[in-house]
Amino acid sequence: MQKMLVEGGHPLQGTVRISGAKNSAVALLPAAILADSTVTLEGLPSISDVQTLAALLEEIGGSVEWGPQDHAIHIHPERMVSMPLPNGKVKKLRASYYFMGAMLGKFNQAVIGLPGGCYLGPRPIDQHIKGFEALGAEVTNEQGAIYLRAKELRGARIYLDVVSVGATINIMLAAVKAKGKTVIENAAKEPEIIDVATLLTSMGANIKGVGTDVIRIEGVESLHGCRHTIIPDRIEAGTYTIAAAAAGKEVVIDNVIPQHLESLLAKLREMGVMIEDSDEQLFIAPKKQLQSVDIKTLVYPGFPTDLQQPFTSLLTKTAGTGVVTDTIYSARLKHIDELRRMNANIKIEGSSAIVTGPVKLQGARVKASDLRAGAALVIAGLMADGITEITGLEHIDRGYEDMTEKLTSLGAKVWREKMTEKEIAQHQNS
Ligand SMILES: CC(=O)N[C@H]1[C@@H](OP(=O)(O)OP(=O)(O)OC[C@H]2O[C@@H](n3ccc(=O)[nH]c3=O)[C@H](O)[C@@H]2O)O[C@H](CO)[C@@H](O)[C@@H]1O
Ligand SMILES: C=C(OP(=O)(O)O)C(=O)O
Repeated sequence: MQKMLVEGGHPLQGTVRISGAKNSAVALLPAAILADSTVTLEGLPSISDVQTLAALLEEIGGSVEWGPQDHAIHIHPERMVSMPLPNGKVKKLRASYYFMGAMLGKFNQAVIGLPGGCYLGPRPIDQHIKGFEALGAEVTNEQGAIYLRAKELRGARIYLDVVSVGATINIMLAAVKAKGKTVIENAAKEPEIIDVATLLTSMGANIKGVGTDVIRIEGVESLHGCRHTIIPDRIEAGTYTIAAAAAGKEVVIDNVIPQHLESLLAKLREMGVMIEDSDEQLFIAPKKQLQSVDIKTLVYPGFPTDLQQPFTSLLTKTAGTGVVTDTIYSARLKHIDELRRMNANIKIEGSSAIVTGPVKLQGARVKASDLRAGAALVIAGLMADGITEITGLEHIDRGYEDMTEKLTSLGAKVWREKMTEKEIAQHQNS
């Protein structure tokens, strides 16, 4: 087990290239199950979530080949079968829930353990199940695994009670080969949903309205293989943009779609960060003293919940009081105690964090409880006096490709070390 060490006070400068989007990749891999010939995905991020999903595709009989170019995978689905995946790897990540929609869509049946992923408070999947049932599946929960069975899937009109990324994609996966027309109302509009629909359309699916809150799908008999290039990761791009505002001189974020980050960029400009954008790049140059702002997370195109934790770290150095409210995951506050350990002045009132600054953060031993808490602590470490030691790197590795290398190339002093037995025990008991 490793820890990350961050020595603060080395300003970031240079260019960082953004990888493919985690939240697209984790849906595109299971979507390949629906094809009857090879699906090639290009631009996949090198993260553990992708490795886990590729291993799950092999568990159900698929064959997976990497390369020859970096970040490309060829998924051969011809020998896949509806193998039960009750536990094991499915618990390592959230997106294993996409095996439900994809396997139901392909085989009319699936047995999948309940998903893992970041613990952000309760993360129910009732809307996914409501969608599968509307399409004609019988869904039962037996000893922690979801059993899905259908004689045949038939298109239906499904209104999502909660705008959900996962449910929207999962219902699309189950519906693309169902008989007749499916309408998903109150659908989520995140760019990753559009990316998944683009892949499915290249496979021969008939999907209209993605990117709006009503998606219409006309079921087709079969789906074929294709080649697809994934979109850049807006959350990784947002994380480095926030890091640049927190600890940068002049940083270029390369391979980004600036329109995907409008809510973040607007807030950073309000704080006094100078940002220029072009087709695929952002240029960030922060002022010496930034002003606090309030943020409220909302579904896309609102401020993303996945950037709330990194943004909270930035607020510790801004002048005034900033209120952070997460309306998607009201309990996504586990980074706060760790930031306090580093001298941050943050109060929690209800589901809001009230951050008063500017304070000089101090390096400390901290624990990443989840993926974006990890990113928040790395950003805090870049701003802090002294060395910050971060444990819980398995969370960071789920979603950030080569974070240590990317930050080092920007001039940060960041490295990994093997943890001692004593440190592992302390980490596990904390
Ligand atoms: C793998 C992946 O893409 N993960 C992202 C996805 O997670 P995920 O797909 O799990 O998030 P959802 O969009 O589904 O969740 C949004 C809200 O709806 C609630 N809800 C969701 C489904 C459901 O059946 N019932 C229900 O009540 C959730 O508790 C949450 O409050 O979107 C989240 C919100 O942008 C992001 O933080 C995650 O990074
Ligand atoms: C919450 C996240 O991931 P997951 O849904 O995969 O747990 C995230 O990417 O911030």
